[in-house]
Amino acid sequence: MADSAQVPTLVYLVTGGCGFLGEHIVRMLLEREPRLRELRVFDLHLSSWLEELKAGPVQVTAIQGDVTQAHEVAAAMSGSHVVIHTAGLVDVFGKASPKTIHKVNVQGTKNVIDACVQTGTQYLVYTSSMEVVGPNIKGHPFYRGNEDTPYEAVHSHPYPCSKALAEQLVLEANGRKVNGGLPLVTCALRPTGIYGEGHQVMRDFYYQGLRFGGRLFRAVPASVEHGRVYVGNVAWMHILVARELEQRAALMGGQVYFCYDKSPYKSYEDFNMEFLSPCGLRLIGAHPLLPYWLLVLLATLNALLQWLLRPLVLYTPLLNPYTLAMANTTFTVSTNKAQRHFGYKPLFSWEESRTRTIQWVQAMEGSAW
Ligand SMILES: NC(=O)C1=CN([C@@H]2O[C@H](COP(=O)(O)OP(=O)(O)OC[C@H]3O[C@@H](n4cnc5c(N)ncnc54)[C@H](O)[C@@H]3O)[C@@H](O)[C@H]2O)C=CC1
Ligand SMILES: CC(C)[C@@H](O)CC[C@@H](C)[C@H]1CC[C@H]2[C@@H]3[C@H](O)CC4=CC(=O)CC[C@]4(C)[C@H]3CC[C@]12C
Repeated sequence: MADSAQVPTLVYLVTGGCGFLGEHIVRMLLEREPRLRELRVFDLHLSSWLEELKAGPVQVTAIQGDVTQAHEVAAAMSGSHVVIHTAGLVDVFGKASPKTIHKVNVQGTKNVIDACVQTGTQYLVYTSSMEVVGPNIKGHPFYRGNEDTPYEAVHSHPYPCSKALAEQLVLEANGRKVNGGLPLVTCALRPTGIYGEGHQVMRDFYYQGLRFGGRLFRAVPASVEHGRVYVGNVAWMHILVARELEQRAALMGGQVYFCYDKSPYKSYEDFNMEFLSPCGLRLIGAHPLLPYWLLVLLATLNALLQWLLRPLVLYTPLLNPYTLAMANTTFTVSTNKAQRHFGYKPLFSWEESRTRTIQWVQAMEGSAW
């Protein structure tokens, strides 16, 4: 990309731009990328809030499309300088079939790579996931690990399998010649559990608590730490990578970076209470109220119910064998690779991230369920 100071010349494409993370990336690009001439927002489901963004100086082009359709991706990609690929099926609750998860997350990513090669788009930033690493099916903890920490990444669930395959495709594509003869420069970012305004799982916890009279019941020991990262800082890291990939292609090309900030290490449930307690909910129990074997039985019954009810209704509770295993396995990262490679520092402090998330939950109070 021409280092044209602050002259708006660049065209960015964001796939999944109407999603939880995608919306934050789209809005932050418009606020913080002065070189942006056009922002293309590609999504299967376009959101109404896009219309309000069209009033600004940057051309915002909403494109309804499907990443599993190569021709739609190529058409959206044509003429863009950078693609930030966040579109995906984020499903560990059994909402989509394994085949569909693979088709969207793996084939969709292949279509994005092929479109870069076909149209000459030179820079690809992929939203991968901590799940590419773990927790693995053996329940091995990953304690304050980094991008170089040895860990047996063994997956059986369709979602982590798809993210690992897609990330591999992206990293292997680094250096491929795109139309015009220049090399494709790729990079993969691995967020840990993202939280913040618009997080559907947090919304589900909140409404579950309301249904139980303001109470949530502990299922995970407080000692099990899960790394979390604020959505605004994840968005900021994507924007920084997209900006620095050209100048630092030799260093950053083909690399993976965990997304991190100063959010505290806590159990998944205790961390959620940082935002739900100020909104009137209580987490009952200093320890899990039920023995682990009983939780496993309940999770298994939920999975059986989901299977039995599937012809009639989609039953997708928070508790299933995979989510229980995930929540009960420590996974935290401690790294500064992003800072060393491209000067990343969190844009939002923990206090700001917490306040913004609490305000979002509070705004849900009284809103339609
Ligand atoms: N939510 C989290 O805690 C984490 C998410 N990630 C990754 O971040 C990315 C974004 O995740 P979220 O924003 O949480 O999910 P989301 O479900 O809110 O957003 C995904 C977006 O992709 C779109 N999409 C789905 N299938 C599509 C298709 N076939 N064609 C075009 N668009 C399609 C959806 O309509 C949605 O707008 C995903 O790749 C996910 O794997 C990584 C780590 C943690
Ligand atoms: C019901 C209880 C056992 C409760 O504690 C279950 C929590 C469970 C829903 C979450 C625990 C860990 C979460 C996952 C983790 O943050 C890593 C993820 C990375 C992604 O790329 C997508 C989301 C997720 C799989 C995330 C999903 C929700 C949990 C399983």
